[in-house]
Amino acid sequence: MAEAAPHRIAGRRPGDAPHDEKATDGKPLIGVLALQGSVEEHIDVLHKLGAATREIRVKEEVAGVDGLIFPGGESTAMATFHHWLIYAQAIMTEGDGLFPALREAVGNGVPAYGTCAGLILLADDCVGQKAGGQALVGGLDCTVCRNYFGAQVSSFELPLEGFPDAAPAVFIRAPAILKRGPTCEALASVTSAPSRDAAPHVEAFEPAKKKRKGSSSGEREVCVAARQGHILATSFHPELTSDSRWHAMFLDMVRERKKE
Ligand SMILES: NC(=O)CC[C@H](N)C(=O)O
Repeated sequence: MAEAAPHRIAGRRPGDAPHDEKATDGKPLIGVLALQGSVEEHIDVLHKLGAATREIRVKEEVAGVDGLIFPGGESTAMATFHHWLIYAQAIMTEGDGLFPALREAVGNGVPAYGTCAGLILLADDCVGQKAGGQALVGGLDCTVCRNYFGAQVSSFELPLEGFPDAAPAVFIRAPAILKRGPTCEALASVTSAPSRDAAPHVEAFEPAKKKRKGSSSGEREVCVAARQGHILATSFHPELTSDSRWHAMFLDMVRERKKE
């Protein structure tokens, strides 16, 4: 089996000295959860928009960041893999304190932006979890459905509804937001039929009468981007496109909080 690229996987142990991030020169310092997934792509966009970044793999690295990015990738892997692969210990992310530290930061109002798997991690509730359940960070008052749009082969680009002039958004085994709490605001949606696996979950949340009129295939309009105060999340991956407006929105949230 080919070795995974080192930047995709944690390479240090708890207690190692934190990354030497370059002098931030007054730039906001954004922590990017760097266990797996589209880590570099997020870092590139953030640098283009004038932010400094710190890769986060252990709990010590969470302290002192101005914002947090939860990248797309595989939420179940992020919640469990890194200890098995790197430290060869049967300790979960939960057990080493990384997820509790992230939970505390988000709970204390540190702005957070999650894409795809990152949306799943930031959701308070998730249906279609892997067998046995999976750890979430939470904070966003919503229920997401994992793999709403189906398997990897069902990955696609689609224009967003409700978000002006948006470039087509990239969906890769993406979740959808089935239910939102009163302060969780929908920012964009798409119209699509749920995957076969997702359909039973969807029926439970959205009775058949909510199906889009005239649709024979069970198409529905589903929420794919939401914001609740300091938390922003999208089902899709702007970090894989040239549309940096979502990251710009997130950095505005970060700068607002820094002013407080
Ligand atoms: N592109 C993605 O981030 C896919 C998310 C993946 N389906 C998960 O459950 O984590």
